[in-house]
Amino acid sequence: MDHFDYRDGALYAEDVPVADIAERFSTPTYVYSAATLTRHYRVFDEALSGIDHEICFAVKANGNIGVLGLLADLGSGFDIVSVGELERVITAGGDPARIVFSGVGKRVDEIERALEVGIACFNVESEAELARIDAVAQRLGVVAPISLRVNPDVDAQTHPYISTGLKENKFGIAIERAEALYAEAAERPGLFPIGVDCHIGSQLTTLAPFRDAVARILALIDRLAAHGIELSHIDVGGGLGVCYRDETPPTPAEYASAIAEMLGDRPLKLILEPGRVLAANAGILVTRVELLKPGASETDKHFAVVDAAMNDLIRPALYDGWHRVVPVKANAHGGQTRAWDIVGPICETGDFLAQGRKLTLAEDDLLAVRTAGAYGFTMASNYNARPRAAEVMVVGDTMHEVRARETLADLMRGERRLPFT
Ligand SMILES: Cc1ncc(COP(=O)(O)O)c(C=O)c1O
Ligand SMILES: N[C@@H](CCCC[NH3+])C(=O)O
Repeated sequence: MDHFDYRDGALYAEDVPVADIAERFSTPTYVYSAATLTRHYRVFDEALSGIDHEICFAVKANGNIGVLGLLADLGSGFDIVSVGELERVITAGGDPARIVFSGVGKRVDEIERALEVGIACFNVESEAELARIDAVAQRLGVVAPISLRVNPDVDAQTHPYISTGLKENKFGIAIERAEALYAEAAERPGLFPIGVDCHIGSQLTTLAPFRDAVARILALIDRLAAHGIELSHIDVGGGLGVCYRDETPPTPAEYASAIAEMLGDRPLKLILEPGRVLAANAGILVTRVELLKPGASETDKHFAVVDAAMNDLIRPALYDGWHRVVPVKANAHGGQTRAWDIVGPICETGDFLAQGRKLTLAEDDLLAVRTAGAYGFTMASNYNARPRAAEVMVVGDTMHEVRARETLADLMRGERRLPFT
């Protein structure tokens, strides 16, 4: 359930008409619902209420400081992959002691900063990184808490670009190498192995791959314990899918109980790194129809050119992502009913938000692209010298600008022309 609903034919975000948001902040604009984010976080948290757990929201899904602040207030931890995400969480009021740091290429300065603020755990993705974190920690005179991100070699059955748990993927440490590396880590004075981590992919719509991965990781934990290496947490990553079109992913409660059941009575804290399932349906991208290019005959392509583009939302172009596109006010200006391709102004054939959608459209109509709260704004770029969209958070009947639209001056900041004659 989310908080974007129609009242008398007009789309609302909580108690605010989406058309009012477009009028005040122009378009394209991302709109988030505080109530939906809150609800999603609580449902997840309550599903795990019986077990010692920490929800570490994956900042890559939505790094807006307003969004992070709301989640921090709800008690969320965070999964970060860069010092940029770390600073965002700190600025938003997140607790460094509830941050886990993932990613295959952590730089020395990123490790230093994470140690300085005292994060909960580094999820180490390679042998070389183990040595690097040990060296930095020793130099700073501290001990770094670590997990190995183990690659359990399971097929997440998702889009190949967002599958991460196969041997052929760049992520994590092969599970067969893990025992030797834990033994090595335990010997290194700058490291304290406290957990094990995995993340097999994103937008998973069945429980089977999670079960496979967790079973393999638990077997590893038991083998390590037999060799005197006692870990205190298991981090199962993120990856739970959402419904964009007609998918029927497990509910957070089904997912949580499946994992809790597998843990049994082991004295392990459960860490999760959900991103999409918390944020995707808490956001929409609002865009305006610039002009229509209907085909000459019914069977031709019909294009509705809107003011949002692949630089604002790249999922359709990059992963064949399917997003529902709905009118903000049905038949606002009458218009033409066709199977429209909703395309942006960018000079790329892949610049579409949706294809073949039966809608009645006229110039100036507002449209909402649904399920855009995760991997929407965070993947936006300035391609074609387009300023990135504004972001607005609705709380009840109030709209708050949580990020102003970029200006053309923002886009040119720091660049200069050389004095060639
Ligand atoms: C290490 C890690 N953790 C968590 C996530 C969040 O995944 P999702 O948004 O699918 O929950 C990702 C992205 O897939 C990731 O790479
Ligand atoms: N960006 C992806 C998910 C990536 C997950 C990152 N590990 C998407 O939009 O579906």
